[in-house]
Formats: sequence, C-alpha cells, structure tokens
Amino acid sequence: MKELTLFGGKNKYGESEFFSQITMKRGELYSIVGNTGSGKSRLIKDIEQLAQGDSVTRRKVFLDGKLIPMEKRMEISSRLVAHLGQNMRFIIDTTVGEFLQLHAQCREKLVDISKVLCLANQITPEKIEQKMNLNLLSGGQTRALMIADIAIICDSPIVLIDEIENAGIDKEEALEVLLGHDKLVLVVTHDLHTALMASKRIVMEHGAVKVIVERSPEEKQLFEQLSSEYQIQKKRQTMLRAGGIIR
Ligand SMILES: Nc1ncnc2c1ncn2[C@@H]1O[C@H](COP(=O)(O)OP(=O)(O)OP(=O)(O)O)[C@@H](O)[C@H]1O
Repeated sequence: MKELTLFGGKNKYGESEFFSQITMKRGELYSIVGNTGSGKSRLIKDIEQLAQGDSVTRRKVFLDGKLIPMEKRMEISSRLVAHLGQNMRFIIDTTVGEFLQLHAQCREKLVDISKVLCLANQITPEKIEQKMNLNLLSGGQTRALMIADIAIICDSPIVLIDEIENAGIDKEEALEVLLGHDKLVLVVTHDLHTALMASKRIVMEHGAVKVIVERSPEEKQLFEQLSSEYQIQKKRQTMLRAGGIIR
C-alpha cells in the first residue's frame, strides 16, 4: 500500500464534510485534534474498518485508489492497519521473548528479537526484558513493546494511535520510530506538542473534519521550543523517579 484516500461523509447533523477527498501517503504524520466528542476516534475507526459509507459518518476509505471488496475488509484491515488504543493490554500468558518469536513466525519474518526489545527500551524508561511475563508489563511498557513490534515485526503500513501522551512513554521517540519505518501515522491528541509534531493536522468538529491545517513556520519554531522543553522535562522526570531533588 502506498496511499490511502478518505472520501468525505456527513457530520452529526447530516451535513457534508468540507472536503471531497484527502490522500495520505506512507511516511506522513497527521495529528487529529478537536474538542471531546468532536469525532476524532470515529475518524480513526473509519480508517481501521476501511469504511465503505456504512458507518455513522458515511465516509469511504480507498487504498491505492481502490475500494476494498466487502469480503476482504477484515483480512486487509488486520494486515495493513495497526491501531493502538488508549487502554491496551496483552492477554496471552507467555514471556516477552516467546511472544515476539511467535509473532515473527506468524508474519513469516526473520527478526532479531533483541532489536525489537532495544527499540522498545528506547521508548520506555522501565526496561523490558525477554524473560518478563507479557501480561505483567506496565501500561507504558506494553505500549512501547507494541510500537516496537509494529515498527519491526508487523508489515502494517498504517498506524492509528489514540492519545500517545498519556502512555508514560517517550512520545517523540515513538512517533519517530514509526515514521522511520515508512508508515502513515495518524495520532489523536489533546497535547499541543504532539499536535505540532505533525506537518498536517486534521481539526474535527461536530463529527466532521472541519479543516486540515498545514503547520506554519512559526508553529514549527514553537514545536522546536516545546521539544527542547520536553527534553528538560524528561531529565527532571528521571531525577524525580530516582528520588533526586529537582533544581
Ligand atoms: N459524523 C458523525 N455522525 C454521527 N455520529 C458521530 C459522527 N462522528 C462521531 N460520531 C459519534 O459521536 C460520538 C463521539 O465521537 P468520538 O468518540 O469519535 O469523539 P472524540 O473526539 O474521540 O472524543 P474524546 O476526545 O472524548 O475521546 C461517538 O458516539 C461517535 O460514534
């Protein structure tokens, strides 16, 4: 898959969305912003379900310019779309190492498991080890492992993320990891720093896309400023967690 095209639908009042179609490509990052209840999660669900005008929004999703036949939707969605929700947990009772091996086998991939772990440990400060039990990982460790798994083991070119900022992980590192693996990433966020990481942001209102804003040069500067503040904040957090005194 090279690109995804979203065809506009209807808002909560049955009015047409302002755009007729938007085409998004691999390697791009879009943030999705808007008030609570404005339809952000519904938008990413439409993409995950490869909607064909059959959801409440009446949107349609085409891949590489083509409509996906109804009977292939589930199979194609599970292969091409990875969705990280707000509260996700592994439920399989096995170790981290065994799970990654198993997943690599299912995806018919020769993967160095230690690389996946190394990547996950760049995203979370709480170290994950191969012998740990998968369902005993913390929320932040779980998300970090899922992101590293999506980057290296999954072939899914589309990644949908619902609120990365509350996950207790390094949000900048996580998004950079995914983009570095040539994914199209859409991230729902209420956080200014995360929203400005994307060069395009989709603004939602009343269940519809209200506007798509290109990040301005001033916003890019602001993003860089927020990024350096984030680095300082991370160092202070590390000190705080280690029982240090913040100066
Ligand atoms: N175009 C639409 N037509 C009808 N219902 C819609 C439309 N878009 C969203 N909805 C419904 O509105 C409700 C709120 O939408 P959604 O959960 O996507 O909001 P949100 O922006 O993600 O909110 P939050 O920030 O609180 O998570 C849901 O029940 C959703 O199905």
